Formats: sequence, structure tokens, C-alpha cells
Amino acid sequence: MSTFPFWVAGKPVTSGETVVVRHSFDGSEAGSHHVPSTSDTETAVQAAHDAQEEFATLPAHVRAGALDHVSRVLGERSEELARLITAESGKPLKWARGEVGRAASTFRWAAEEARRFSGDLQRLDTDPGGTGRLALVRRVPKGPVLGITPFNFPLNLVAHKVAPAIAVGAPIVLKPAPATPLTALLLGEILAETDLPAGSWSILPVSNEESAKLVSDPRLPVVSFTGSVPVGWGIRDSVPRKHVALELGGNAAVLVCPDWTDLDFAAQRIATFAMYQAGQSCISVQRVYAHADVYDELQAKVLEQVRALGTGNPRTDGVDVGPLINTDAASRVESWITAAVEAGGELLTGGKRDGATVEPTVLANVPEDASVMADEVFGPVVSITRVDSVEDGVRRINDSRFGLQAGVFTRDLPTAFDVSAKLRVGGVLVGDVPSFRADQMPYGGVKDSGVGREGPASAMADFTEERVTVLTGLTL
Ligand SMILES: NC(=O)c1ccc[n+]([C@@H]2O[C@H](COP(=O)([O-])OP(=O)(O)OC[C@H]3O[C@@H](n4cnc5c(N)ncnc54)[C@H](O)[C@@H]3O)[C@@H](O)[C@H]2O)c1
Repeated sequence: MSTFPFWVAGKPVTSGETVVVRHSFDGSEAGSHHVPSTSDTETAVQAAHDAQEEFATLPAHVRAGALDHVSRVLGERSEELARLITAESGKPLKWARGEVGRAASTFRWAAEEARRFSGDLQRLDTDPGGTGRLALVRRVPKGPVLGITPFNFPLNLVAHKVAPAIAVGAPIVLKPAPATPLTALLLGEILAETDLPAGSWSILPVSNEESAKLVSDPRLPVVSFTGSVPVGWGIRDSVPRKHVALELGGNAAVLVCPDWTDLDFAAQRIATFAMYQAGQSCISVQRVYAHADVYDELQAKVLEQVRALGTGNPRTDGVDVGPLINTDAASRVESWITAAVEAGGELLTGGKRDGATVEPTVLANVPEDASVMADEVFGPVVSITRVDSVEDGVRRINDSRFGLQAGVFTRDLPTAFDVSAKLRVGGVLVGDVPSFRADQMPYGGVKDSGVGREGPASAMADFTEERVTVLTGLTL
């Protein structure tokens, strides 16, 4: 098993202290890493601060070239990366392979955006006082970025912090999740092959306490956080004068309208994306509202699909549903299922736990205030509820403190527009489940689910601000 160095100002660093990362399925060793000391962290932050000007003025083609290199090597080393993701996160191999492909695409899109990222030219003589004046509006980095990432996508969510920061020339200090830091540290090897300036990137697998100190460090004025709701909003509240973007959790819902006839397709999508990654995705399908006209047939088909999923060792090809990140998480999910049944919900399949693995579970007609409905399950559990009208479904989806994405199965265009106008979420998928994200589109939530949008173009806008240069005495 490898022992990974951490990265300070683009250089690999080892220390006297190492930590072992274990596989949640069987406790085997996934690898280990060196732990940064306080002085390593200080060196990384100061280097980011000192690198600002050099990085911001580096030609765009150099930044884009570095991003293209990372994208290409991610593709070349995809199997090695996928196996490491599986080892440290328990994610089934097929999903881990998909994640590497997504990360390669994120770096590639960031490279393309870096090439077209530019400013604006405004003539100011539209008012008499502006005669002979021209404004050059450039976007410049707000300053070094602190990126903090969760355990569930150890590579792609790291890519969503690192790639846009490089694209705009903002130094980044990346703090990966304690449960899954190894893939980010392996990405460091690939970043180190580029000729990005020293100080432009560091990867520090530090504790939550050290992470909180980084949050309050004034040399890192931008915080881009993906993770849980309480930690995210706690960070934002603790540093009101910083620019803090939050990509947080949800209890994503699907509405199946009475006109939708392809219930096999809807059931297959619902089953797959309720259970993929054992439900540990911020846009896993958690709540399904099905119109009474289609409810019985849909429920039967979802059950059939869920029962057909392959569960077990995530390292085995063909396994769809593996363990949760640890036994504590699985116990919590199990207790929420029990509470839902005690509150009157019907357990249609699943419900049992073995170590960190929870059986794919389908519940029906659970009261809206049960945790499996109202909170974020982050486990392989989906609840199906009968509704009498599309309006009732929209009302129930909106009656949530979260608002990340939602799905609506309809082929009726006016209904699609009406529902997507009324749903209070960051994104609506028409004809599909909400568990879709592409790098070209803005991605993020409202309400407790966060603030700000990601995707290379959106994050690049978020990491920068406008700076105006007014040229005077010109013939326009
Ligand atoms: N919206 C999105 O794009 C998105 C994507 C994936 C995951 N998530 C959410 O992430 C959550 C699961 O991830 P998790 O359990 O790793 O989340 P978490 O909040 O426990 O941890 C996220 C990161 O924050 C760090 N951290 C924890 N306490 C901190 C503190 N006080 N100060 C600074 N840093 C601190 C952790 O070490 C980790 O790196 C779920 O809620 C999920 O919905 C959201």
C-alpha cells in the first residue's frame, strides 16, 4: 500500500506522522498519508498569498495547457485512480470509473473556459460626462481560494475546486475530506507534472480543527466549500466578510405526472439513482411523488428494479450498491428507517444493515416529518408517496428546507414549464431524475442547500471580480 505525501506549494512533503485510510467494506488498508504540521500549513498559505500576482498574470494559454495536461493524464491513469477511489470510499468500481471520466471532463472544460475567459469593453460616451472615455472591464481573482471537499466524490469535487482556480489564476489550498484524502493526493502527482508556478497550489489533508483555522485565515479570502449543511453554514457565519460559496446537501425529489407512460424508464432511473453510491450523493433520489393514476404500477416497477440491484463488495465488477462510508453512518440510516416505519410508513423492501452496508430500501407513504423525508438520508433509501395532483406534488417538493435539484417526469410542455417555474430549487430535470450534473451548466442549490453555483464557468465567475480601467481622451 502506498504512503502518499501531501503537497506544499506544488512540492511533495513527508512528515514524521502518518495516518492509515481504511476500506469501509472490510476494514482493509486503502493506503496512508503523511500529515502536515502547523508549519507546513503556514508555508502553504503564505506561498499562496505570495504567488497571487505571478499566477494571475500567467498567460492564459499556459494555464489552459496545464489543465489539458491534467485532463489527459487523468484519462491515462483512470483505472489506477478508480481503484483508489473505490478503496478509500467504498464506491463501486463502475461508479468510480465514471467519476474519473467526469473529473477529466471538468479539467478539460476548465481549460476551454480559460481560453475564452475575458473581459468587456464599454463606451462611456452614452452620457455627456463620459465623452471620449472607454471602460476596459477585466475579471481578476478575488484572491487565493480555500477549497474544502467532502468524502463522496474524492476526485470530481476536488476537480471542481482546483480546475476553475487554475483557470483564472487564483492560487488554491485544497483541504480534502479526512475519510477520502488519497485520491486528491494522487492528483497532486499529476498537477506537479505541469509548469504552474510554485505556490499556486497545495493539498493539505489536515484535521477539521486545522481546516477551521484555514477558514479564518485572512490570506485565503475565498472559501469554496462542498459538504454538509451545518458545517457549511457554520463556516459562512464564522467569516461574514469573506466570499464563501456553499454546495451542501438535499433531499432531492421526483414528481411523476399522470401523463408519463414509460414507467419502466422512470422506475429504472429512480431505482438506479436512489441507490447509486449507496445513496451518498447530494442529488440522490430520496423522495418520489407519483400521481395516483400511475402510483401502483410505478411502485411495483421500482421495487422490481431495486431488488435486481447487485449489492456487496464494491471492488467486484457488476456490484451496484456497496457500503456507506462507515458503520456509524449505516447505523444512523438504519435507525431512520426504523423510525419511519414506527411513524406509519410501509417498508416494501430492504431495511437491514450488515456492518457499513445497508440493504437498498424502499418505503411508501411515510409521514412528511419523518427524517427519511425531511432530512438528508445519505443512504440507499427511497420513499414513494401517492399524490392526487401535480400541484400537490409541487407543494410537497417545495415544503422542504432544501432546494438542490428536482426531477419531473412529464411529456406535457406546459406542465414542464409550469412545474419548473414553481419548484424552488437550483435545477429541474424534465423527463429524468434530479441526479444529473454536467460541467457546462451552473450547479448549486437554494435554501439550506447552499449559495453560489459551480461548474467551471460559474466557479470562475465566482472566484473573480470585475476591475475597471477607464481610458480617457479617446476618439470613439
Ligand atoms: N451540493 C453539492 O455539490 C454536494 C456534493 C457532494 C456532497 N455534498 C454534501 O456533502 C455532505 C457529505 O460530505 P461530508 O460528510 O464529507 O461533509 P462534512 O461537512 O462532514 O465535511 C466536508 C468537509 O469539511 C471539513 N470540515 C468539517 N468540519 C469543518 C470545520 N469546522 N471547518 C472547516 N472544515 C471542516 C471536512 O474535513 C471535509 O473536508 C452531504 O451533506 C452531501 O449532500 C454536497
